[in-house]
Amino acid sequence: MKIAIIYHSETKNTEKVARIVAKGAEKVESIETKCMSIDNIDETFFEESKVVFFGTPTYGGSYSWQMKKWLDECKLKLAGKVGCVFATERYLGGGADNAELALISQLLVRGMFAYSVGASEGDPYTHFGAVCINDGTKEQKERVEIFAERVAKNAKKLFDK
Ligand SMILES: Cc1cc2nc3c(=O)[nH]c(=O)nc-3n(C[C@H](O)[C@H](O)[C@H](O)COP(=O)(O)O)c2cc1C
Repeated sequence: MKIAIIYHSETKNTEKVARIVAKGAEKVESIETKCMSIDNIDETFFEESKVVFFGTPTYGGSYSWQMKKWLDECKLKLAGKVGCVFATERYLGGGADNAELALISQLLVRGMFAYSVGASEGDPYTHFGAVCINDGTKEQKERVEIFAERVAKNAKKLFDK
């Protein structure tokens, strides 16, 4: 099962977190991932993906305008896929949670099934998605990996019948 990881990143924090998402998801057997910057999308891989992670830096307490522009102009079919999010921020309380919720709103509008595992599997809780300050402390990186692994495991249950 394929999982696409799409991110916007200017100074590589979000890109580095995207690679941790890939590592976590690939812990689940038969999961294939691809990290793609919004500037360089493999459309075939995207179309074949059941799950799409979207990663964004926090800009002004929301998601980046570049990610918004990409989504607004995106002609790819998002509907019917599971959509998950992660965000980086510079400061604790810098608005990454809000960036994730705003991003999730857009995914819902496009007909995606928004998913975050949430608190359903205990600690670590990922209420709206994974969050890292810059490219993440050791603990934050571990949480990203667990988040992605849990998403992949549950998506497999959903799609691999
Ligand atoms: C225009 C702009 C606005 C930003 N606004 C916030 C903010 O509201 N809160 C915050 O914590 N960090 C803010 N930052 C910092 C970035 O979210 C943070 O450095 C992020 O990890 C950058 O991701 P990147 O390296 O993938 O580009 C802002 C950065 C820029 C360039």
